Amino acid sequence: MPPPHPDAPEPGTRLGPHYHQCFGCGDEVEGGLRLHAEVGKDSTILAEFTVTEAHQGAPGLAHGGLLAVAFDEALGNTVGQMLREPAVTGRLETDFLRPVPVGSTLHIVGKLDGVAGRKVYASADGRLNDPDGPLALRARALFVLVDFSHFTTHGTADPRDVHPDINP
Ligand SMILES: CCCCCCCC/C=C\CCCCCCCC(=O)SCCNC(=O)CCNC(=O)[C@H](O)C(C)(C)COP(=O)(O)OP(=O)(O)OC[C@H]1O[C@@H](n2cnc3c(N)ncnc32)[C@H](O)[C@@H]1OP(=O)(O)O
Repeated sequence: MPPPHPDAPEPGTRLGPHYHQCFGCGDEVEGGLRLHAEVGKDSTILAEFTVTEAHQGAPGLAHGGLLAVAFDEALGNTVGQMLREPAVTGRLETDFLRPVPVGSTLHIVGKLDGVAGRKVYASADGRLNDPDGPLALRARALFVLVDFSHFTTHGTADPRDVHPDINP
């Protein structure tokens, strides 16, 4: 495990959206998850996602795919903030351990597990309604470090859209 980047934000730093139209964290997306995150101790990222009626799969319960989005976002944030390099999800594995009801808040803790070349391994736990609440989800991911040109070549991004002022 490499140490966090010297410019990685300090514990307690609240993290704004990395992109205002991001479905996971953006504040301009109707029905988006609007995931709120801050830096925790020991190079973790703490994220909170409150499940609304817009996020249902079965009546009164969160859709599993949307929960996976929350983990993708929290894990991507963990990798990006701690290493200060852009990365994309290569693989995301999610264990759904308990149903997540509408109105509940998922407390997600993301951490880096290792780096091998461009491959970055990260994992996260999600607990119900309290940082010490029952474990509802667990996810592991492989992110791949990319150049900013990934977003301008394959997407429509101006680089300033991809990594704007991430700590407003
Ligand atoms: C100053 C800067 C500060 C920055 C900080 C900013 C703060 C950030 C805050 C917030 C962050 C954002 C949070 C967002 C979160 C959401 C993220 C998403 O949802 S991303 C969208 C979904 N993912 C895609 O669209 C990828 C699509 N796939 C690709 O583009 C390519 O396949 C890519 C880039 C992943 C790999 O392609 P290749 O050609 O570049 O590289 P190859 O050689 O294929 O892979 C590299 C290594 O990775 C392994 N690898 C790749 N994919 C794998 C997989 N699926 N499973 C296992 N290994 C895989 C390969 O086997 C290889 O390993 P070997 O080096 O040979 O050991």
